[in-house]
Amino acid sequence: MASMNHSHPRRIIRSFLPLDVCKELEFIHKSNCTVGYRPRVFSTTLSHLIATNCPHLIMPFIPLREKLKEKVEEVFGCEYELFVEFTGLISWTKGASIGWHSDDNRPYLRQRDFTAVCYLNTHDEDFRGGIFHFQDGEPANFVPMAGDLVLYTADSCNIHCVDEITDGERLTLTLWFSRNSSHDEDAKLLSLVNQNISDYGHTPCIPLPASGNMYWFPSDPLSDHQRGFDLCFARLFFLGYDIYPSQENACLPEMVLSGDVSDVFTNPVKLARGGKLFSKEFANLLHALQAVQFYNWKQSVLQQSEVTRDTNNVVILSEAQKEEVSNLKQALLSHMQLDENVFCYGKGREGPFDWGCLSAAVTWWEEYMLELHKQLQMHLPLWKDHAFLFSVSSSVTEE
Ligand SMILES: O=C(O)CCC(=O)C(=O)O
Ligand SMILES: [Fe+2]
Repeated sequence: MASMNHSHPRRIIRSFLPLDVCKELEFIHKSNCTVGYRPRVFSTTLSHLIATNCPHLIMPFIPLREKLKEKVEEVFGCEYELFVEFTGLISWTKGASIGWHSDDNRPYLRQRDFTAVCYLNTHDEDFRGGIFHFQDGEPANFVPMAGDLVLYTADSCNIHCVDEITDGERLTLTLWFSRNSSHDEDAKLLSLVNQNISDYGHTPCIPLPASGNMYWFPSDPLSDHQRGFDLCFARLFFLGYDIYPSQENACLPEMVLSGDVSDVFTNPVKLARGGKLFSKEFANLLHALQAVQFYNWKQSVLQQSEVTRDTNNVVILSEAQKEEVSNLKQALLSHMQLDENVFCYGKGREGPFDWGCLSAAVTWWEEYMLELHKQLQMHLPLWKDHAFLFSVSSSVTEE
């Protein structure tokens, strides 16, 4: 059994999370994250998922929060109740780092008692740099691999830092726990879900983009916020997709050139690639990004499976359509300053692109989202009764 270092209360557990769970969280992050709280950091909080009409996407987190809380209670022998103070996916890109600190080192962070960091991807495979260090005690260094968990007290017994990321995108699921019930995240999340559910007119499971500046990645956060790029476009472009404006958006390139990208964000779009057009219309850019990231997540499964790979919804772009795609892309690229370094490392490990698989992924995405939506509907009444988010086995809720 791993021993516990009492002067530096901490525990490292390798392979705590299954790899498929890491991949699922990566999908959620890469299709929903916003610009984070520090330069070159992106984050996906549960309240953000709820606010963008994706409350169902909090479902995969529920059993994980429970499992992590139990582990923290066990490792630190807690004989009092703990509350989750914060749950979020956090990714760091080239240039991000953090110096020596403890996690409760600000007056507004004093309520934090324990930290749990689950690493969702792997040093050297998905990113370079980003090694974790404790200032005193053992282990002094920790090289993250997907599935690993690090637990420590949030106080000055565990001063730590993280080396600068030199390549790629380093992704974690980070939770803080508090003994103070007034910092319980569940109560806030529940009230947000209630608010979201009572907002009529939103189609379930179709993401609603937040305001554009939440996706704006400044090239140099310290000087000039004008220069930078939009995260959602950037992810689509880096993955090799183009955007085809749907018919009513014919004047989009002019709007973009005049500095207004918000309509490209919130209006329907189609995806194009290599001279072909996928005829399914997505409600907005985030919707398209979710489908594309879902395809990336499930790609290897889809390639090996017997699912019907319908290619009827793929058409060759006419010369006029090609020009529309290219005009919009030119306008967007001149509006943005894309930083090639941000997402590229580790890219190219995906298999070859296949329209039939993308099409199958879109159908699967819909089923996946509807299933989570159903789960949420089943859990909500119980959550409201207990003012607490917990998982219930489906055999219980189906009775
Ligand atoms: O991602 C990590 O390894 C730790 C990050 C950290 O120290 C923090 O967010 O406070
Ligand atoms: Fe920290």
